Amino acid sequence: MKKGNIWVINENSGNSLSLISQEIMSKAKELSKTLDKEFVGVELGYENDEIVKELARYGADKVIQVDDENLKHYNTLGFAKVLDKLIDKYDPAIIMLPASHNGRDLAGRISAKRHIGLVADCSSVELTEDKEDIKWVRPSFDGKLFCDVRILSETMMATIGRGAFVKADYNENKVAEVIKEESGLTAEDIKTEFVDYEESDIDPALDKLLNSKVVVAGGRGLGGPENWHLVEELAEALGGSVGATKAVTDLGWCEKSLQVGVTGANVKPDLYIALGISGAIQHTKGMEDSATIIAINNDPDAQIFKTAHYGIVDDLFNVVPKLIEEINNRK
Ligand SMILES: Cc1cc2nc3c(=O)[nH]c(=O)nc-3n(C[C@H](O)[C@H](O)[C@H](O)COP(=O)(O)OP(=O)(O)OC[C@H]3O[C@@H](n4cnc5c(N)ncnc54)[C@H](O)[C@@H]3O)c2cc1C
Repeated sequence: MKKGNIWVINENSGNSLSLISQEIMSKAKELSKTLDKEFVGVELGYENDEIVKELARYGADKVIQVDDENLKHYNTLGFAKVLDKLIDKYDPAIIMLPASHNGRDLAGRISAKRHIGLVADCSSVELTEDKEDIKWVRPSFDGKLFCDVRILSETMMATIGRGAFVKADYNENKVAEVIKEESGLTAEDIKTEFVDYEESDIDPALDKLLNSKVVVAGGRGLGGPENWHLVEELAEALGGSVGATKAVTDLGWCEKSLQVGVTGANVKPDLYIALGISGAIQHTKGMEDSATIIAINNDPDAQIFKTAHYGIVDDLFNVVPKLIEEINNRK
Protein backbone atom coordinates (compact mmCIF):
# COMPACT_ATOMS: atom_id res chain seq x y z
CA MET A 1 0.00 0.00 0.00
CA LYS A 2 1.36 3.41 -0.88
CA LYS A 3 2.46 5.98 1.68
CA GLY A 4 0.04 8.72 2.55
CA ASN A 5 -2.73 9.33 4.99
CA ILE A 6 -6.30 8.21 5.40
CA TRP A 7 -8.78 10.92 4.59
CA VAL A 8 -12.40 11.23 5.55
CA ILE A 9 -14.22 13.92 3.59
CA ASN A 10 -16.58 15.24 6.19
CA GLU A 11 -20.25 15.93 5.66
CA ASN A 12 -22.38 17.93 8.04
CA SER A 13 -25.93 17.78 9.14
CA GLY A 14 -26.86 21.30 10.23
CA ASN A 15 -24.15 22.51 12.58
CA SER A 16 -22.69 19.14 13.44
CA LEU A 17 -21.11 16.14 11.80
CA SER A 18 -23.59 13.87 10.09
CA LEU A 19 -24.02 10.45 11.70
CA ILE A 20 -22.58 8.77 8.62
CA SER A 21 -19.41 10.87 8.92
CA GLN A 22 -19.07 9.88 12.56
CA GLU A 23 -19.41 6.23 11.53
CA ILE A 24 -16.76 6.46 8.80
CA MET A 25 -14.43 8.15 11.26
CA SER A 26 -14.47 5.11 13.54
CA LYS A 27 -13.25 2.92 10.66
CA ALA A 28 -10.67 5.53 9.63
CA LYS A 29 -9.37 5.60 13.19
CA GLU A 30 -9.13 1.82 13.32
CA LEU A 31 -7.37 1.61 9.93
CA SER A 32 -4.98 4.40 10.84
CA LYS A 33 -3.80 2.45 13.89
CA THR A 34 -3.38 -0.85 12.04
CA LEU A 35 -1.76 0.68 8.97
CA ASP A 36 0.27 3.22 10.93
CA LYS A 37 -1.11 6.10 8.90
CA GLU A 38 -2.50 9.40 10.06
CA PHE A 39 -6.22 9.91 9.97
CA VAL A 40 -7.02 13.27 8.44
CA GLY A 41 -10.46 14.86 8.49
CA VAL A 42 -11.09 17.12 5.50
CA GLU A 43 -13.60 19.85 6.12
CA LEU A 44 -14.72 21.99 3.21
CA GLY A 45 -17.25 24.57 4.28
CA TYR A 46 -17.88 28.08 5.49
CA GLU A 47 -17.36 29.49 8.99
CA ASN A 48 -16.52 25.93 10.00
CA ASP A 49 -14.18 26.41 12.99
CA GLU A 50 -16.56 24.58 15.34
CA ILE A 51 -16.93 21.64 12.96
CA VAL A 52 -13.15 21.42 12.69
CA LYS A 53 -12.93 21.06 16.48
CA GLU A 54 -15.57 18.34 16.35
CA LEU A 55 -13.55 16.38 13.80
CA ALA A 56 -10.69 16.26 16.28
CA ARG A 57 -13.03 15.18 19.07
CA TYR A 58 -14.24 12.32 16.89
CA GLY A 59 -10.67 11.13 16.47
CA ALA A 60 -8.97 12.91 13.55
CA ASP A 61 -5.19 13.27 14.04
CA LYS A 62 -5.16 16.26 11.72
CA VAL A 63 -7.80 18.36 10.02
CA ILE A 64 -7.49 20.11 6.69
CA GLN A 65 -9.82 23.07 6.80
CA VAL A 66 -11.02 25.12 3.86
CA ASP A 67 -13.28 27.97 4.92
CA ASP A 68 -14.86 29.82 2.02
CA GLU A 69 -18.26 31.30 1.38
CA ASN A 70 -18.33 29.51 -1.99
CA LEU A 71 -18.38 26.25 -0.01
CA LYS A 72 -21.28 27.23 2.24
CA HIS A 73 -23.57 24.80 0.44
CA TYR A 74 -22.50 21.73 -1.47
CA ASN A 75 -21.87 22.38 -5.15
CA THR A 76 -20.20 19.86 -7.40
CA LEU A 77 -17.78 22.13 -9.26
CA GLY A 78 -16.54 24.07 -6.24
CA PHE A 79 -16.06 21.07 -3.95
CA ALA A 80 -14.47 18.97 -6.70
CA LYS A 81 -12.03 21.71 -7.63
CA VAL A 82 -10.91 22.23 -4.04
CA LEU A 83 -10.64 18.53 -3.23
CA ASP A 84 -8.70 17.89 -6.43
CA LYS A 85 -6.23 20.59 -5.45
CA LEU A 86 -5.82 19.17 -1.94
CA ILE A 87 -5.18 15.67 -3.32
CA ASP A 88 -2.50 17.15 -5.60
CA LYS A 89 -0.80 18.70 -2.62
CA TYR A 90 -1.08 15.97 0.03
CA ASP A 91 -1.41 12.77 -2.00
CA PRO A 92 -3.49 10.66 0.46
CA ALA A 93 -3.51 6.86 0.27
CA ILE A 94 -7.17 6.28 1.13
CA ILE A 95 -10.13 8.62 0.73
CA MET A 96 -13.49 7.77 2.25
CA LEU A 97 -16.71 9.71 1.81
CA PRO A 98 -20.30 9.15 2.90
CA ALA A 99 -22.46 7.35 0.33
CA SER A 100 -24.85 10.27 0.49
CA HIS A 101 -26.10 12.14 -2.59
CA ASN A 102 -23.30 14.66 -2.25
CA GLY A 103 -20.61 12.13 -1.33
CA ARG A 104 -21.43 9.95 -4.32
CA ASP A 105 -21.45 12.97 -6.60
CA LEU A 106 -18.09 14.24 -5.37
CA ALA A 107 -16.40 10.82 -5.32
CA GLY A 108 -17.50 10.03 -8.87
CA ARG A 109 -16.23 13.35 -10.12
CA ILE A 110 -12.82 12.97 -8.46
CA SER A 111 -12.47 9.33 -9.47
CA ALA A 112 -13.10 10.14 -13.13
CA LYS A 113 -10.84 13.18 -13.15
CA ARG A 114 -7.88 11.55 -11.37
CA HIS A 115 -8.37 7.93 -12.49
CA ILE A 116 -8.67 6.77 -8.90
CA GLY A 117 -10.40 3.43 -8.33
CA LEU A 118 -13.67 4.00 -6.51
CA VAL A 119 -15.91 1.48 -4.76
CA ALA A 120 -19.39 2.83 -4.12
CA ASP A 121 -21.74 2.19 -1.20
CA CYS A 122 -19.47 -0.10 0.84
CA SER A 123 -21.08 -2.01 3.67
CA SER A 124 -17.79 -3.22 5.10
CA VAL A 125 -14.10 -2.38 4.85
CA GLU A 126 -11.62 -5.05 5.86
CA LEU A 127 -7.87 -5.46 5.68
CA THR A 128 -6.59 -8.46 3.76
CA GLU A 129 -4.83 -11.09 5.87
CA ASP A 130 -1.35 -9.79 5.03
CA LYS A 131 -2.56 -6.26 5.90
CA GLU A 132 -1.16 -5.07 2.56
CA ASP A 133 -4.47 -4.32 0.89
CA ILE A 134 -8.08 -3.53 1.64
CA LYS A 135 -11.12 -5.60 0.83
CA TRP A 136 -13.94 -3.21 0.01
CA VAL A 137 -17.25 -5.01 0.44
CA ARG A 138 -20.37 -3.76 -1.29
CA PRO A 139 -23.86 -5.16 -1.81
CA SER A 140 -24.87 -5.91 -5.40
CA PHE A 141 -28.10 -6.97 -7.10
CA ASP A 142 -30.21 -5.40 -4.35
CA GLY A 143 -28.28 -7.20 -1.63
CA LYS A 144 -28.46 -10.67 -3.15
CA LEU A 145 -24.67 -10.69 -3.45
CA PHE A 146 -21.83 -9.15 -1.50
CA CYS A 147 -18.83 -8.37 -3.66
CA ASP A 148 -15.29 -8.10 -2.35
CA VAL A 149 -13.57 -5.47 -4.48
CA ARG A 150 -9.87 -4.62 -4.74
CA ILE A 151 -8.81 -1.19 -5.88
CA LEU A 152 -5.92 -1.32 -8.32
CA SER A 153 -5.01 2.37 -8.45
CA GLU A 154 -2.42 3.55 -5.92
CA THR A 155 -4.86 5.90 -4.26
CA MET A 156 -8.05 4.22 -3.11
CA MET A 157 -11.43 5.85 -2.79
CA ALA A 158 -14.73 4.56 -1.44
CA THR A 159 -18.13 5.82 -0.45
CA ILE A 160 -19.51 4.18 2.69
CA GLY A 161 -23.15 3.39 3.36
CA ARG A 162 -25.08 4.51 6.42
CA GLY A 163 -24.76 2.19 9.39
CA ALA A 164 -21.72 0.30 8.07
CA PHE A 165 -19.78 1.05 11.26
CA VAL A 166 -20.56 2.11 14.79
CA LYS A 167 -19.98 5.81 15.27
CA ALA A 168 -16.59 6.98 16.50
CA ASP A 169 -15.98 7.63 20.20
CA TYR A 170 -16.20 11.26 21.21
CA ASN A 171 -13.51 12.84 23.37
CA GLU A 172 -14.34 16.40 24.29
CA ASN A 173 -10.75 17.19 25.23
CA LYS A 174 -9.08 15.95 22.07
CA VAL A 175 -7.55 18.55 19.79
CA ALA A 176 -5.87 18.08 16.42
CA GLU A 177 -3.42 19.96 14.28
CA VAL A 178 -5.41 22.12 11.88
CA ILE A 179 -4.03 22.91 8.43
CA LYS A 180 -5.82 25.84 6.86
CA GLU A 181 -5.93 25.91 3.07
CA GLU A 182 -7.29 28.51 0.68
CA SER A 183 -9.99 27.30 -1.66
CA GLY A 184 -8.66 29.26 -4.62
CA LEU A 185 -12.26 29.48 -5.82
CA THR A 186 -13.80 32.48 -7.49
CA ALA A 187 -17.50 33.09 -8.00
CA GLU A 188 -17.01 32.08 -11.67
CA ASP A 189 -16.03 28.57 -10.61
CA ILE A 190 -19.50 27.93 -9.28
CA LYS A 191 -21.92 27.44 -12.14
CA THR A 192 -24.99 26.91 -10.01
CA GLU A 193 -26.73 29.15 -7.53
CA PHE A 194 -28.07 27.75 -4.29
CA VAL A 195 -31.62 29.03 -3.85
CA ASP A 196 -33.27 27.27 -0.92
CA TYR A 197 -33.61 23.96 0.85
CA GLU A 198 -36.11 22.10 2.95
CA GLU A 199 -34.85 19.78 5.66
CA SER A 200 -36.38 16.34 5.83
CA ASP A 201 -37.19 15.03 9.28
CA ILE A 202 -34.79 12.60 10.91
CA ASP A 203 -36.74 9.46 11.64
CA PRO A 204 -36.56 9.13 15.46
CA ALA A 205 -37.27 5.37 15.36
CA LEU A 206 -34.38 4.76 12.95
CA ASP A 207 -32.11 7.03 14.93
CA LYS A 208 -32.90 5.08 18.10
CA LEU A 209 -32.37 1.76 16.33
CA LEU A 210 -28.96 2.78 15.02
CA ASN A 211 -27.78 4.04 18.40
CA SER A 212 -29.17 1.44 20.82
CA LYS A 213 -27.01 -0.96 22.76
CA VAL A 214 -29.85 -3.49 22.74
CA VAL A 215 -32.03 -4.33 19.73
CA VAL A 216 -34.95 -6.73 19.88
CA ALA A 217 -36.00 -7.66 16.36
CA GLY A 218 -39.09 -9.52 15.26
CA GLY A 219 -39.83 -11.62 12.21
CA ARG A 220 -42.74 -13.41 10.61
CA GLY A 221 -42.65 -15.96 13.42
CA LEU A 222 -44.61 -13.42 15.47
CA GLY A 223 -47.59 -14.60 13.49
CA GLY A 224 -49.34 -11.29 12.99
CA PRO A 225 -49.40 -7.60 13.91
CA GLU A 226 -51.52 -8.39 16.98
CA ASN A 227 -48.47 -10.02 18.56
CA TRP A 228 -45.97 -7.30 17.70
CA HIS A 229 -46.34 -5.84 21.19
CA LEU A 230 -44.14 -8.71 22.44
CA VAL A 231 -41.18 -7.32 20.51
CA GLU A 232 -41.87 -3.83 21.82
CA GLU A 233 -42.34 -4.97 25.41
CA LEU A 234 -39.12 -7.01 25.46
CA ALA A 235 -37.23 -4.08 23.92
CA GLU A 236 -38.67 -1.74 26.52
CA ALA A 237 -37.87 -4.11 29.40
CA LEU A 238 -34.25 -4.18 28.25
CA GLY A 239 -34.08 -0.44 27.53
CA GLY A 240 -33.45 -1.15 23.87
CA SER A 241 -35.07 -0.47 20.54
CA VAL A 242 -37.11 -2.45 18.07
CA GLY A 243 -35.94 -3.91 14.77
CA ALA A 244 -37.68 -6.04 12.16
CA THR A 245 -37.21 -8.18 9.09
CA LYS A 246 -38.24 -7.06 5.63
CA ALA A 247 -40.98 -9.70 5.63
CA VAL A 248 -42.57 -7.95 8.58
CA THR A 249 -42.14 -4.37 7.41
CA ASP A 250 -43.52 -5.37 4.00
CA LEU A 251 -46.57 -6.76 5.80
CA GLY A 252 -46.95 -3.45 7.60
CA TRP A 253 -46.61 -4.88 11.14
CA CYS A 254 -44.28 -2.01 12.02
CA GLU A 255 -42.63 1.02 10.44
CA LYS A 256 -40.46 0.47 7.37
CA SER A 257 -37.58 2.36 8.99
CA LEU A 258 -37.16 -0.45 11.55
CA GLN A 259 -36.01 -2.92 8.91
CA VAL A 260 -32.61 -4.44 9.58
CA GLY A 261 -30.57 -5.85 6.73
CA VAL A 262 -29.01 -5.05 3.40
CA THR A 263 -31.93 -2.94 2.32
CA GLY A 264 -32.48 -1.60 5.81
CA ALA A 265 -30.35 -0.54 8.73
CA ASN A 266 -27.01 -2.05 9.61
CA VAL A 267 -26.83 -2.40 13.39
CA LYS A 268 -24.11 -3.55 15.78
CA PRO A 269 -25.56 -3.38 19.28
CA ASP A 270 -24.10 -5.11 22.32
CA LEU A 271 -27.11 -7.41 22.32
CA TYR A 272 -29.37 -8.42 19.41
CA ILE A 273 -32.34 -10.66 20.13
CA ALA A 274 -34.00 -12.23 17.07
CA LEU A 275 -37.57 -13.40 17.65
CA GLY A 276 -39.10 -15.66 15.01
CA ILE A 277 -36.53 -14.71 12.39
CA SER A 278 -35.33 -17.34 9.91
CA GLY A 279 -31.89 -15.78 9.35
CA ALA A 280 -31.87 -15.05 5.62
CA ILE A 281 -28.54 -13.57 4.53
CA GLN A 282 -30.22 -10.30 3.57
CA HIS A 283 -31.19 -9.94 7.22
CA THR A 284 -28.07 -11.29 8.93
CA LYS A 285 -25.79 -8.99 6.91
CA GLY A 286 -27.39 -6.14 8.81
CA MET A 287 -26.87 -7.52 12.33
CA GLU A 288 -24.16 -10.21 12.29
CA ASP A 289 -21.54 -7.92 13.84
CA SER A 290 -23.60 -7.45 17.01
CA ALA A 291 -21.54 -8.37 20.06
CA THR A 292 -24.01 -10.98 21.34
CA ILE A 293 -26.86 -12.46 19.31
CA ILE A 294 -29.63 -14.52 20.86
CA ALA A 295 -32.17 -16.22 18.61
CA ILE A 296 -35.52 -17.67 19.59
CA ASN A 297 -36.98 -19.90 16.92
CA ASN A 298 -39.07 -23.10 17.04
CA ASP A 299 -37.23 -24.63 14.09
CA PRO A 300 -33.92 -26.18 15.24
CA ASP A 301 -32.64 -26.02 11.65
CA ALA A 302 -33.32 -22.30 11.20
CA GLN A 303 -30.42 -20.45 9.55
CA ILE A 304 -30.43 -17.85 12.31
CA PHE A 305 -28.79 -20.34 14.69
CA LYS A 306 -25.67 -20.23 12.49
CA THR A 307 -25.32 -16.51 13.20
CA ALA A 308 -26.51 -16.53 16.83
CA HIS A 309 -24.19 -16.97 19.79
CA TYR A 310 -27.03 -18.37 21.91
CA GLY A 311 -30.16 -20.06 20.68
CA ILE A 312 -33.46 -21.06 22.23
CA VAL A 313 -35.36 -23.67 20.21
CA ASP A 314 -38.89 -23.08 21.35
CA ASP A 315 -42.15 -21.38 20.54
CA LEU A 316 -41.50 -17.69 21.10
CA PHE A 317 -44.95 -17.35 22.65
CA ASN A 318 -43.78 -19.67 25.46
CA VAL A 319 -40.52 -17.87 26.00
CA VAL A 320 -40.97 -14.16 25.42
CA PRO A 321 -43.79 -13.35 27.89
CA LYS A 322 -41.87 -15.16 30.67
CA LEU A 323 -38.69 -13.35 29.71
CA ILE A 324 -40.40 -9.96 29.87
CA GLU A 325 -41.95 -10.82 33.24
CA GLU A 326 -38.64 -12.04 34.67
CA ILE A 327 -36.71 -8.97 33.48
CA ASN A 328 -39.34 -6.61 34.87
CA ASN A 329 -39.39 -8.50 38.20
CA ARG A 330 -35.65 -8.07 38.58
CA LYS A 331 -35.72 -4.30 38.11
C1 LIG B 1 -33.30 -8.07 -2.70
C2 LIG B 1 -33.72 -8.48 -1.34
C3 LIG B 1 -33.41 -7.67 -0.28
C4 LIG B 1 -33.80 -8.04 1.01
N1 LIG B 1 -33.47 -7.25 2.06
C5 LIG B 1 -33.81 -7.65 3.30
C6 LIG B 1 -33.43 -6.89 4.45
O1 LIG B 1 -32.81 -5.82 4.36
N2 LIG B 1 -33.80 -7.34 5.66
C7 LIG B 1 -34.49 -8.51 5.84
O2 LIG B 1 -34.81 -8.85 6.99
N3 LIG B 1 -34.85 -9.25 4.78
C8 LIG B 1 -34.53 -8.84 3.53
N4 LIG B 1 -34.94 -9.59 2.48
C9 LIG B 1 -35.86 -10.71 2.72
C10 LIG B 1 -35.17 -11.97 3.21
O3 LIG B 1 -34.66 -12.70 2.11
C11 LIG B 1 -36.14 -12.87 3.99
O4 LIG B 1 -37.23 -13.17 3.17
C12 LIG B 1 -36.66 -12.23 5.27
O5 LIG B 1 -35.59 -11.75 6.05
C13 LIG B 1 -37.42 -13.27 6.07
O6 LIG B 1 -38.04 -12.66 7.16
P1 LIG B 1 -38.46 -13.49 8.44
O7 LIG B 1 -37.26 -14.15 9.02
O8 LIG B 1 -39.25 -12.57 9.30
O9 LIG B 1 -39.53 -14.53 7.88
P2 LIG B 1 -39.43 -16.07 7.59
O10 LIG B 1 -38.32 -16.37 6.68
O11 LIG B 1 -40.79 -16.49 7.19
O12 LIG B 1 -39.06 -16.72 8.99
C14 LIG B 1 -39.92 -16.82 10.08
C15 LIG B 1 -39.21 -17.67 11.14
O13 LIG B 1 -40.01 -17.69 12.31
C16 LIG B 1 -39.95 -19.00 12.87
N5 LIG B 1 -41.17 -19.17 13.65
C17 LIG B 1 -42.43 -19.32 13.20
N6 LIG B 1 -43.28 -19.41 14.22
C18 LIG B 1 -42.54 -19.32 15.37
C19 LIG B 1 -42.84 -19.36 16.74
N7 LIG B 1 -44.11 -19.46 17.18
N8 LIG B 1 -41.81 -19.26 17.63
C20 LIG B 1 -40.54 -19.14 17.22
N9 LIG B 1 -40.19 -19.10 15.91
C21 LIG B 1 -41.19 -19.17 15.00
C22 LIG B 1 -39.85 -19.92 11.69
O14 LIG B 1 -39.26 -21.15 12.06
C23 LIG B 1 -38.99 -19.12 10.73
O15 LIG B 1 -37.62 -19.45 10.88
C24 LIG B 1 -34.54 -9.24 1.20
C25 LIG B 1 -34.83 -10.06 0.11
C26 LIG B 1 -34.42 -9.68 -1.15
C27 LIG B 1 -34.74 -10.58 -2.31
